[in-house]
Amino acid sequence: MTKLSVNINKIATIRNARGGNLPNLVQVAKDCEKFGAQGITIHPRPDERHIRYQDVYDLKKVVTTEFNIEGFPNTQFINLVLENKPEQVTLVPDPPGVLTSNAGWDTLKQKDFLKEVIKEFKQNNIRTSIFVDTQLVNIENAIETGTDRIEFYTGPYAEDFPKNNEIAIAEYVKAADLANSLGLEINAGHDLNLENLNYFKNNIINLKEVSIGHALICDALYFGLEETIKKYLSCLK
Ligand SMILES: CC(=O)[C@@H](O)[C@H](O)COP(=O)(O)O
Ligand SMILES: NCC(=O)COP(=O)(O)O
Repeated sequence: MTKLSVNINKIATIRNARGGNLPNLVQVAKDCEKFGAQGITIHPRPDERHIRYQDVYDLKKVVTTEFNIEGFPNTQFINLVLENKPEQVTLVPDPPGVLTSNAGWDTLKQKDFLKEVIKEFKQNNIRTSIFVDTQLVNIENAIETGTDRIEFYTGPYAEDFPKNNEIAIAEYVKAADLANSLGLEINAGHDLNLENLNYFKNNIINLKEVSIGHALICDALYFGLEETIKKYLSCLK
């Protein structure tokens, strides 16, 4: 089974546009769960342009499915995660101010840093996942960081999919085969949508979870949140 974790960053973006509490992020998280989402993902960034640090504490009190916090592991982020103890932390190598996540870790160069951070999260019983591209060297070195999972950065897949789906998926299949053979569990995310999700799921063996935000929230404008979540869940069957 592949779980759907709904990334609610965009809900916070809309809320922050007016300074009030509309839409109510906590209520949306609860509704995503009610409509069938199997997880809630957030990505607090240092500029708090969407998810604010306080949101993490507020969401922790209500999320009953899998809570996944993504971000660059600076001291503030590490403390935030340790104080909130989500089921999963996803480490992303984003420099501050980046528009959106656009690359995975260089797991060879950053191995010692990742090892240290991952050890601390695992000592606190928090499952770890690290954001990676499909280069085999990054998968080979991911296992040595001690991480439980990798999350494939699917931006390149989403970009190539409309041109040629077989070419788009090819490197992900090779990387997934290697990850599976090493015992690394696999998540995926970034720019997955109703067109490209089912093909990704069908071609990647043992895909544990996808986290989807941008396209899903855009689709909800047309279909409504409940119907949209059902559509994404049916792509994962
Ligand atoms: C880690 C990742 O893939 C990102 O998709 C991220 O969570 C999205 O962040 P923004 O919503 O800030 O673009
Ligand atoms: N980890 C990826 C994520 O949470 C959502 O990415 P996107 O669907 O907003 O591109």
